[in-house]
Amino acid sequence: MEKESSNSKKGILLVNLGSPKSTDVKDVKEYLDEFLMDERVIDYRWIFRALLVQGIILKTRPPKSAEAYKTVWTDEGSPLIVITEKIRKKLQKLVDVPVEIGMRYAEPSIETGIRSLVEKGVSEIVLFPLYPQYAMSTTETVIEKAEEVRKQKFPGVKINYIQPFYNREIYIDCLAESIREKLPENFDALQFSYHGVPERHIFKTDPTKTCNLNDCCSRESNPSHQFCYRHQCFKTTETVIEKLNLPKEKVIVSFQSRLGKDKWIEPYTDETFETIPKKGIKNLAVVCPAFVSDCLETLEEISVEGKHQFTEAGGENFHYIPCLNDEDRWIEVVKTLCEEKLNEFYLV
Ligand SMILES: C=CC1=C(C)c2cc3[nH]c(cc4nc(cc5[nH]c(cc1n2)c(C)c5CCC(=O)O)C(CCC(=O)O)=C4C)c(C)c3C=C
Ligand SMILES: [Fe+2]
Ligand SMILES: [Fe+2]
Repeated sequence: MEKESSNSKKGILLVNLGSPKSTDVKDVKEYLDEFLMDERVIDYRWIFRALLVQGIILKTRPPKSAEAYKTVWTDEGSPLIVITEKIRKKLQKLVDVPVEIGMRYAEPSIETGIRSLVEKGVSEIVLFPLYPQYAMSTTETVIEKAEEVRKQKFPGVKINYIQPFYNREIYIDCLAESIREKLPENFDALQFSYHGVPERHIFKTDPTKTCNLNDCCSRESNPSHQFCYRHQCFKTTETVIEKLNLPKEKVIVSFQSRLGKDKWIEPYTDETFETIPKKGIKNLAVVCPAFVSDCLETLEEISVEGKHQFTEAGGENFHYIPCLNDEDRWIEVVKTLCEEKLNEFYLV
């Protein structure tokens, strides 16, 4: 058994969220349809999800989203995909197994990524969901999709999944160093803006039913932490600011990009940008550690829209700190996390 496993060819699949094919309204609509019809993103019963997504959201949102995408699109394509591909290329230079990328939505899909690996003779895949914190709408849906594809199309392939890494020291060191280098000399506060999720998602994925979205998420230990996105965001912040030696009073945590009328975890980033200048915070630095690569939600919603909201409310200097993207220190972390999982195949 051991011999058979170690003789099999291994490969790595880096998985990110995905972007529309182009900024054409029809491509943005197709992408949003696939994304928002995912039952782990909008978790209503199919009929209600379809009524909301196809009956309401897709009737109004695609042209607005397409305009937003146009402001960040590059000659090479969507920043999220271009950056994920850059990560792949750099990682490929450091490891001796094939590396491919796959997106949860649109192309290149997870199926395309697995197929490319299989065509190179790979039968044991380390799949890396590029999300530091666990969420039903990210890590969980990636694993579900990959398992569905594997069972239906590639039953002979084994997949080993990299777990959320918000609490791994190598990642925290890397993030802290990256932030340290990019922090402006003078700032009144550093804001950690994480992508939000509906509160209901956190209750739903808590197998212990012990998280009540209060102080429990900030406790050192609570049975719910393994699946609590809010806790994992707090923990990321706490450990990074410890490394940076920043006092808690200079730090703000908030959650961005809410959609629809449900209650999402708070405080909301956009509301914070509008209120903090009145509290004397005029020079703000912002980092978005739920994203490892810059994308629409950081380049447009934070760097452009957020800056506008903050300055309109009386803020003076708004400094966006880019994601880890393809920084060499981050590629080293990706390599280490992948190698740990590659090695597990030898232990089977
Ligand atoms: C931590 C990562 C993410 C979580 C959690 C997440 C949850 C989530 N998102 C939506 C709705 C939208 N998100 C959109 C864009 C988007 N979301 C993430 C990451 C997470 N989403 C990324 C990286 C991006 C950018 C993609 C890109 O191409 O750059 C969008 C589309 C853009 C728009 O129309 O504004 C929507 C819609 C929900 C509902 C949700 C949790 C339930
Ligand atoms: Fe999102
Ligand atoms: Fe919690």
